[in-house]
Parts: sequence; structure tokens; C-alpha cells
Amino acid sequence: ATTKTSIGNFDFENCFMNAAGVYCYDRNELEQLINSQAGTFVTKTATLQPRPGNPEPRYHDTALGSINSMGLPNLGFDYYLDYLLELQKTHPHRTFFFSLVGMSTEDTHALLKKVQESDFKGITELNLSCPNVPGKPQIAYDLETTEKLLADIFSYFKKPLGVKLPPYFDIVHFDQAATVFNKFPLTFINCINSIGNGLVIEDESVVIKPKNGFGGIGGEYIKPTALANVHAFYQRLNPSIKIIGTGGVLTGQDAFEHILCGASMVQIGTTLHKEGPVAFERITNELKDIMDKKGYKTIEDFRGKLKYL
Ligand SMILES: O=C(O)c1[nH]c(=O)[nH]c(=O)c1Cl
Repeated sequence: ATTKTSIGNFDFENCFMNAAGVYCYDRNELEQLINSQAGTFVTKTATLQPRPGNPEPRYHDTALGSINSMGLPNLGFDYYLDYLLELQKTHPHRTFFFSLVGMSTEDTHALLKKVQESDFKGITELNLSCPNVPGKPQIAYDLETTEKLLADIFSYFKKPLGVKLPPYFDIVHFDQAATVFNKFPLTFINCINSIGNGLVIEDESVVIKPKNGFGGIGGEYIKPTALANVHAFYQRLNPSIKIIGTGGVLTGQDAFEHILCGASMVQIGTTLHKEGPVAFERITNELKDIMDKKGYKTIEDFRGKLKYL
């Protein structure tokens, strides 16, 4: 079996990659992803200026997953664009993802105009779902603002673009969100970001410093919500808008379920943070074993074919 996939006009040797924020802060980490079994990588979400992020401790692993309130620490847009342009010379046949978001609407447009005018040939992931910047809402929970933002963006942005979404929890919200996304030539949507503003306690204390311990939840806790978001949008979106499945992937079986729900690419966050890039080899082999046992040659043989009772 092969776990290769395609998104838009891009082909990838493997349908696994990191989730933005994990193992993608600088050239050192991104190089490790390039040299791993991952099919591609996405950068840490970049902002116009570098950001130190929230006070530490701001990330904590638990038995069932993780909680984080990083606060968008990153080396700034130019650092990541420079590296991505260098990779276009050293790895001309590979396509990478550039995650970004502005701290204001004006900044978001400034960033995307810089990408549009640059020689960047990869895919842009606009992060509409960071839950950890105090005072800043998760943009994609405001569908009116999201529609206006996308309408303005697509008036000038002509390169491949997808959006990173927070989890939705109401069927009506799936309907309303899909109605908005279907209006635009999106290359993909990525479901889901961490479940925002959870609380993890050890003994009598929170485990992270920012926001009195409130942070985004990842890992085993979130797979049912992640699968539901992947499948809800798979059922509702134009087939031209691919779906990246993120959330709760620890094994090949978890990845199989994301693809069964409609995902064309699977991102790994918490498990990558805990295990390192070798996780890509393990999970890829586990998925290939499952496919071989079931007689599936490619992921298209079962993608989206979730059975109902
Ligand atoms: O705190 C963060 O940096 C962060 N953490 C997340 O769990 N998701 C995001 O999109 C971001 Cl931007």
C-alpha cells in the first residue's frame, strides 16, 4: 500500500505532516521534519513581527494528551519566508506549508500581500483559530468576520490558501461555516486546532502559567471532536476543497479513521511533541499494515467512505 496523497495541484509522498506549532519553530526543527518520513511540514504560525509568546510554563503533557497556551511565539514572518524560499532552491520538488496570521486584520492582509508578491510557491495556511492570545478571539468562531476577511483576501491573493479551524460543536455551526467556506476557492480547510480553553489540574494547581491555566487541549481527549469536524465538512464542502485532519492521532488506526472521515492529509501534534519525528515512520507503517490487511492500495480507496448504521 502507498500512503501518498495530493492537495490541490500538489503531490506528497506521504499523507502525514506536523501540526503547526509542533516541531516547527526554527530551521533546526524544520530540517528534522524534512529528513523524517513526513510528507511535508507546516511552519509555526508566523506573525509580522517576532513574538516571545506567553510566560512559561506554557506547555504541559498529560497521560491523555496536552495543554498549551504558547501565545504565538515565533521568529517572525521574514525568518520563515527566507527559509521557505531557500528550500525552493535546495528541495525544488517538495511543497511546504506556511502558517501565518496577523495580530490585526491589517497585519493579516500585509502578510498575505507579502506572500502574494514573493516567490513562495507552496501552500499558505491561514490560522483562524489560535485560542491563546489574551484578548484575541478565535477568528473562525465569528463567521461574519471570517467571510469578510476571506472575501477581501481572495480579491488579491491568488496562490494556494487554506484555513486552520477551531472545532465546532453544533450542527447548525457546521452548516453555517460550510456555507461560508464554499463561497471561496480554498485549497483546503484544516480541522481541528486544539480545543480552546481547557483546564488541567495536578494536585491543587493548574499546570501552565498563562491565563490562570486555561489552554488549548490536544491528544487523545480530542479525537472524537476532530473526526466529527473532518466528516461534517467532508459532507458539506465542494470536493475541490480538501480536508486536512488534525487531532488525536496516536496510531495508524487513528489516521485511518481521519481518512475514512474524508481527510486527504493527516497532521500530528501532541504525539509528535512526545515521541519526536520517528512517530511519522511508526504511524505510516501502522497505516500501511491496516491498508494491506483490508486490501486498500491507496488512501483514495477508502477516503470519505465512513459507513453508517
Ligand atoms: O498558543 C499558540 O501559539 C497556539 N496554540 C494552539 O494550540 N493553537 C494555535 O493555533 C496557536 Cl497559535
